[in-house]
Amino acid sequence: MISFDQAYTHVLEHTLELGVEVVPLMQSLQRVLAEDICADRDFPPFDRATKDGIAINYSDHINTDHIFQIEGVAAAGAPQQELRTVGNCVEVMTGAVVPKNTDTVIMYEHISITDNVAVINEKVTKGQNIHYKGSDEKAGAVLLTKGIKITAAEIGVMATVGKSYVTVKANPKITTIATGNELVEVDAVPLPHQIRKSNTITLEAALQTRAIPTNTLHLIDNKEALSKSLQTALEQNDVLLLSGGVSKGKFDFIPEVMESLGVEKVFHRVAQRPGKPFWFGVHKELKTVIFSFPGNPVSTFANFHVYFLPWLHKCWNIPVANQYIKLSGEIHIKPPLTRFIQVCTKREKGGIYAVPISENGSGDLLSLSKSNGFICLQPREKGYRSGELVAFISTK
Ligand SMILES: Nc1nc2c(c(=O)[nH]1)N[C@H]1C(S)=C(S)[C@@H](COP(=O)(O)OP(=O)(O)OC[C@H]3O[C@@H](n4cnc5c(N)ncnc54)[C@H](O)[C@@H]3O)O[C@H]1N2
Ligand code: MOO
Ligand SMILES: [Mg+2]
Repeated sequence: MISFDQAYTHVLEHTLELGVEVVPLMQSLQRVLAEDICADRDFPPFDRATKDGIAINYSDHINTDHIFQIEGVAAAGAPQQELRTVGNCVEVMTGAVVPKNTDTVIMYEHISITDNVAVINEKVTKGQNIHYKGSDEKAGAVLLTKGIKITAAEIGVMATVGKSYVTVKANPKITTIATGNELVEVDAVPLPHQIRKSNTITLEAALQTRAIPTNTLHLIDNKEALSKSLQTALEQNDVLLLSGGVSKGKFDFIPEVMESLGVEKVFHRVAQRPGKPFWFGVHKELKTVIFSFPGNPVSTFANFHVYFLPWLHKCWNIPVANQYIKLSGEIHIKPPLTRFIQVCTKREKGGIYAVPISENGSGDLLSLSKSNGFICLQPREKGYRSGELVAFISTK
């Protein structure tokens, strides 16, 4: 059995070259940007009125006793207008191009209009209420740098520069595989000795949250059937995420079948709880990476977050965001197992605290909805103090 640190290092040593792909803008949400996005023009692209009101030439303001004949109306979406007569003004709407020969905008609330003549009632500053061309960014400036995660805000930035297609890091082809004779479909009524399969659905959901599509399979505990289906799955995927069949039981065939199919075992069993019987391997020829998680639901879920997500981030070349939060009480983690403890975080004056939730072991899948992550506690002789900083792995 190897330590958690060794297992983690091994997993990160077996990343895949995933390349890039071009997708329609909306499908780039939650993906990793693989190109720099530049301004296609100045931002804003013209001197833009920021208030509804009138546009004047400031020098006229001094000379005309604050009274301006209205010459026209400039709406947003109309080409730039021109102030033709010295001493006049143009009504201007927010988002419109500031008319030629004007340099100052006064909002309606600060003027009164009678018979097409505007009188200014407030102090005016030259250049007010104008969002100047290129004042946010100049054409050609890098607005988004490759390697970032695309969220709604970045979608907006790309939309405004006309990127209807975006280059993103490619997703791996993944199949999630549930194993076990006891498992039935979500819409089935289980017999007393059966359960509905939840692990692979949870994995699919966790992947979908990150905009990663998956296929899913259910395989029974039969060596021949496993062998046949896994051979195809190895050929057709970059990654297999399995759950179940890796412990000491009479029907835990996965390690044996994988090795018979030419998958090289990198390790089996890690000094950790939950998730100890984790089996990890690679098929070098087919370039498939296999995460075979122990079947207990909390084990599958913990190992997905602890190992698979950092592995994926490394494939995409983006850093894993490690977060450290404070322990809310004392805990003693005796050697030799590293512990992943489900917690709920709470924000208090001194920072964010990890409060362990009440749960009933790694088979208690209901507990997963009561926590928002795991803290990772390495084994040590000395107890962990209340307030001590510990690594937090978010699951929500
Ligand atoms: N003699 C030993 N027994 C066990 C050990 C051990 O070290 N020695 N380790 C225990 C630990 S820790 C875990 S975790 C489990 C891992 O078991 P397997 O990976 O072999 O998984 P299964 O036996 O197939 O199932 C275990 C458990 O999980 C349920 N399960 C499986 N798949 C799903 C699914 N898709 N959705 C919901 N629940 C699932 C399954 O019904 C079992 O209850 O082994 C311990 N035993
Ligand atoms: O890994 Mo097991 O999850 O300790 O039950
Ligand atoms: Mg088992």
